[in-house]
This record gives sequence, structure tokens and C-alpha cells, in this order.
Amino acid sequence: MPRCTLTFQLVYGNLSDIPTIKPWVTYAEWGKTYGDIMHLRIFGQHTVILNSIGVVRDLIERRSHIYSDRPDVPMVNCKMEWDFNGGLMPYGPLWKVHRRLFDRAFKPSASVNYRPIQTRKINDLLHGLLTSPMALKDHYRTVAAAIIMSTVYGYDITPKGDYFVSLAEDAVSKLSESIFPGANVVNAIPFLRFLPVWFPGAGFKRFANETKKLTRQMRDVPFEFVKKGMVDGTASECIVTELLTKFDKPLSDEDVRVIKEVAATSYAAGADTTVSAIGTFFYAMTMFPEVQIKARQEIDAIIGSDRLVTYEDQVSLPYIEAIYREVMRWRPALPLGVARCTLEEDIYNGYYIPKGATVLMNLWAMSHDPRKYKDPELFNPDRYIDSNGNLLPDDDMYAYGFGRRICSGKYMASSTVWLVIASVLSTFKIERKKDKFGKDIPLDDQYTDTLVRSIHLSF
Ligand code: HEM
Repeated sequence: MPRCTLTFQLVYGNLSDIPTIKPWVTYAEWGKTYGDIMHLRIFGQHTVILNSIGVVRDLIERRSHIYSDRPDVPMVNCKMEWDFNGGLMPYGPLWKVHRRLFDRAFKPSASVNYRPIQTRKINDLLHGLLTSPMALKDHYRTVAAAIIMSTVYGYDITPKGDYFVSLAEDAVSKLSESIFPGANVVNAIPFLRFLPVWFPGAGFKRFANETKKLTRQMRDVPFEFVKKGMVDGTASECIVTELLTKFDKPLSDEDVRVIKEVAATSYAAGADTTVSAIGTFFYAMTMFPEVQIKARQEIDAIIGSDRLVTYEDQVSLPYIEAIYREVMRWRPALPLGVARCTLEEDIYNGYYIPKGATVLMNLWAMSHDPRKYKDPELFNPDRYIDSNGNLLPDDDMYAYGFGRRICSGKYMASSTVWLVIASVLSTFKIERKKDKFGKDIPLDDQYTDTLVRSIHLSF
């Protein structure tokens, strides 16, 4: 096979050409000219962008032995000490240990055990929305954090200014700011990490030093809380107590460290992503009120108004399931997934892909591909429903990624988002804020451009 370098050499040594605002949209646009697979080169670093589901299945799934590594992001791994995070870790023996524990904690049969906690916390959300609807975003941030803190650490957070949540949120927001290609110069020019903090332009080092402290605290403080509770006999049953007490062999210090890291990664990976999906749901409901009306008709017909929706109702509510699928498609929380890296060189359809290349899956492009989704910008749950009102079998879910590093928390995440959608629609009508003349105040599509994107909502 000819070794043609896969080269759409758009940027060579010109960082400012890398889009930092909605790069997924720009990459999808470029894809119309250059195809489903594209290559960028920044200071000699190869980045390959996959714009279609076909290419993703061929490479990320069928050649997963090559495409399951993560790139080294110097700012994050080295300087901010996020290298404990199983989601960012290189593919290898340590990642496999982390992944085994994740899968044990979040596999489908384990995830159903968290439903009572999810239900309780989502009921708290409904209560919050009833008593202070203007604090909408605080309420749904709280529900995502509360579910994870309770399942992982057996800890019930306080709704405002919780210490553990503040630690984790501060550390995670710094992570998100520094991980995007093009968003932080040190990721593109690794040698910068060796400069002293006082070097002109080395402000990133100060940023990293501040963050390091937070990262350590978010990992250690809640874990120590559980350990102390286990000694005192006050710890609630949770993922950490389960892993510490039912490990398949006597625990070494290394095992305890891994359990602590898996717990901290769950918050880092699961909180903002869940918040993003719930925010998208509220946003879509204000933009497409006809969807709310149809959903309420379904809920009224199946559930009535005497009780709240439960997980047992899931199979009887196809339209709610369709809304969930559309939320995940319309505005994926991680539009470029989490970057992969090639473990070996590869040749695909005549393209040469070097070892060590960064690979981005453009989940946004795939879920907005008009060849599969007609009018992709339209929030249209009916695209998953057949003419008899039944759900179509097509439940392709791009938002959780693919292959060996597909999201470990997807079962828990999907059941949280589903129950939020069903519960809110069965109890509330969501409307835009009105101005003093009673007219709707327009809402902009104001999503952040960070790793996990979320909407700024004010109703
Ligand atoms: C709606 C919510 C969520 C979305 C949209 C989401 C999406 C994703 C995506 C796109 C990836 C990268 C997958 C890949 O590389 O192919 C990922 C990885 C991951 N997610 Fe999620 N996620 C969500 C919630 C959660 C939750 C609740 C948890 C845990 C409690 C979690 C744990 C993880 C972990 C540990 C990884 C790294 C997997 C690895 O590298 O082996 N996620 N997620």
C-alpha cells in the first residue's frame, strides 16, 4: 500500500489557525471539503480528526488495539497532577486496573443499585425547582454532584457551597480550561513546561501550581472522610466502602491508592458531563415547547397525575426515551470526545497515520450528519419514533464515545438524565423568562467552548 502522508496541512506552525471557538463545527465544515478524515500539524505534532461514524467504527472500534491510548497533555498530566485520572491515563497495565474497578462499580447490574439514590436526589431537585425556580442552574448542578457524591462516597452534600463539591468543581474547571488543543500553548509546545514560573509568558506554571493543590485535595479529602467513617462505624454503604471491603485480594497501599483515584475520577468525569446534558434538556424545552406538550400528553396518558414517574415506567414512555436520545444527539456534552492517541503507525484507506498522533472523534459532526439526521439542528424526538408510536431500534448513542475507552459511567449517566427529563416534564412547564411587557426574553445558544460544554441558562 502506498505510504501517502495523510495531509490536509492546514496549519503548519500557526497556532492561531486552530479554532478555539466551537472547533467541532469548524472541523465539520472543513470535512465537507477534505473528507471524513483530516490531518492537522501543529509544530510537528500530528492531529487526526474523524468526522464520520464509519471512520470511527473502522478505527476506534475495529482497530482498538491501535487507537485506545490517550495523548500526554503536559499541562494537565505533569503540571496539574491529573495523571491519576483513569480517563486521561495512557493505555497500559495501570489503566486496565482502573478500568476494571470502574466497570465493577458502574456496570449495568451495579448501576441499578444506585436508582434509589438517583430517585431521592431527583425528588430533591423537583422540590428545589418548586421553591426557587430562578435558581434553576444551581439545582441541576446540585443534583449531578449529589448523585455522584452519594453513590461514590456515601456523602450527602449540602445544596449550597458544599466543601467537597467546591474542591472538585474548582479542580475540574481548571482541567477543562487547559485541555483543549489550541486552548493552552503548553499542550502544543511541551518544552515550555520546563520554564521557571518567572519566565515571561510562563503564566501557565502559576496556574498549574495553584491547581495542583486543588487536585490533591479533591482526591484526598472525600476519601479520608469515608475511611474515617469506616473506623467510626458511621460510613454509609457506597462504591468506596464496597471496593475497600470486598476487594478480591488483601489490599496493598497501591490498591488503596487506585480505589481513591477511581473515586475521584468518577466525580471529575461524571459531574460536568451530566450537568451539560441536563442543561441541554432545559434549553431544548424552552426552544421547542411543542415537544413538552407531546411529552406531557404521553405522561398524562400512561402515568396520570397521582404519582411521580419511576424507572419501572421507562419502557412505557417511548417519547420520553426519544427526548433523552435527542438531548444526547443535539448538543453532545463532549463534542470532540476525549482525545485518543495512536499506539502504532497505521494505514487506512491509503492514508498514513503516524504513531503518537492525537486522534479526535468529532461526535458533534457525527450526530449532525444530515445523511443520518434530517435537519440536524432541529430538536426532533420524533426522528426515533415509527408511525405506530413505537421507538425505532436505532439507539446509536455517539455521546458516550466508542471502543475500549467508551464512557464507563454511561449506564448511571443515562438513568440520571432520563429520570430528570421524565420527572421534570411530569411536574413542571418550562418557559422562558418574560420581560416587563410579558414577552419572552430570547435565549442564546450560549454554550461554553471548554472540554465539557455547558449552557449558561437564566430563565
Ligand atoms: C451524560 C453524561 C456523560 C457523558 C455525555 C459522558 C461522555 C463520555 C465520553 C465521550 C467519554 C470518552 C469516551 C471515549 O474516549 O471514547 C467518557 C469517558 C469516561 N466517562 Fe463519561 N460521560 C458521562 C457521564 C459519566 C459518569 C456519570 C461517569 C462516572 C460516574 C463517567 C465516567 C467516565 C470515565 C471513567 C471515562 C474514561 C473512560 C476511559 O478512558 O477508560 N462518565 N465519558
